[in-house]
Amino acid sequence: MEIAAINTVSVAPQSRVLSNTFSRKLGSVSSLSLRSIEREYRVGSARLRVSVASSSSMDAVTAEKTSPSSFLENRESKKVLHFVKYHGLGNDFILVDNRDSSVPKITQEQVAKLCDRNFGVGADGVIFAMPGVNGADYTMRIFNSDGSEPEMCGNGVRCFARFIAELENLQGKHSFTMHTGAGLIVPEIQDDGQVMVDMGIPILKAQDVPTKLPGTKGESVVQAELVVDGVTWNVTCVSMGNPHCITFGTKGGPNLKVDDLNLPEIGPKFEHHEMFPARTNTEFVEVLSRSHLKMRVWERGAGATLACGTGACALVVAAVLEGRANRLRFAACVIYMHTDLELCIGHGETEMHGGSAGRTTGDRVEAGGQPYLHDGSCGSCLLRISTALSVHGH
Ligand SMILES: N[C@H](CCC[C@H](N)C(=O)O)C(=O)O
Repeated sequence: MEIAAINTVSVAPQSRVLSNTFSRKLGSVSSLSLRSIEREYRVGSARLRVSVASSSSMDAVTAEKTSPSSFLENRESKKVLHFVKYHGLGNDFILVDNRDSSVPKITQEQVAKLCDRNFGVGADGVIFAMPGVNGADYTMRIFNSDGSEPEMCGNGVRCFARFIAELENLQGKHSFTMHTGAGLIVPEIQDDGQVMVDMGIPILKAQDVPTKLPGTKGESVVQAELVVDGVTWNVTCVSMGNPHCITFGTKGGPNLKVDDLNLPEIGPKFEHHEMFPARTNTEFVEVLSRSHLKMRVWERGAGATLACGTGACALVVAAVLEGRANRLRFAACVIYMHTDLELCIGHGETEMHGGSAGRTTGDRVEAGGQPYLHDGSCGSCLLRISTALSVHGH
């Protein structure tokens, strides 16, 4: 099933009578008295859903539907999936209000199509805000852009928090509990709108990451050797609820220069390596100083992303374990991803904060690939969209 750009174009009252030109593209037409009708049509490569509402009969045109129904219609006739796009440092997600059901509104296959940056909306994943379980206020389920479901997502949690604040019209400082695949998470929305998340205690036991690599520091995998395409890398493995493989370079090699990496080539070879039975996220790290690290990430199920919250936490833990960064609580490590992200390593737990979470409303995506209307406080998202579309209205 092909998913073209599915947009909703409400035909405003003053333009109810569609032009002949428009009608010609729609195939055979007939004039009808219309009450309120919604149809989906193919216009060029895009599919348009035209909803024409009228309280009285009028001359207008409609046509036989010319394209197979979209997945949105298969679910419930004519139900439009409303969404809001958020990003955390450019790690972008489609957020869906699913608080009325414990069943996601779309399937994993449809998630993958929706995340496609050419034939869908485009995102690193889809996040569903669902009813809480076991006493939690909410449940977060997240699906990567390949449709796989990870246990946890740090930037996703920050976007989720801002989404809930919008849905519940929360003002000022707030926190709430959310059930995730990695357990209970309590995001804190600060007065300035930033979101701080205690990401919990990292998991180091090899079999719990999980990795088949043998422990090198007790049961922890620290600076172990991993052969990828005949090259031996030194890696440290950490789980933040989801698996991460962190490398600062090859065995005996120079300090890694992450800008020189061919990520699309090397990333999948780590992701699908036999030593990672659940696949893995991989962080390639360049040490600038004991408090400044530079990272590029190849995510499990999503590929190269601009940022990764759990990845940032995992790499700071790895840097401390390898003696490359300070452990002191307030010697925060600033990770250069797309924008700075500051992490504090406390006595075991990892806190993450910083980096704005921006939003773009999906129900206002305009027809024909016109720009997202953007209330952008989110520079990086603005930057990315502006390279693909001319951005206006922000
Ligand atoms: N971007 C996310 C990580 C998603 C991890 C996902 N790719 C997986 O399969 O674990 C973050 O900010 O933590």
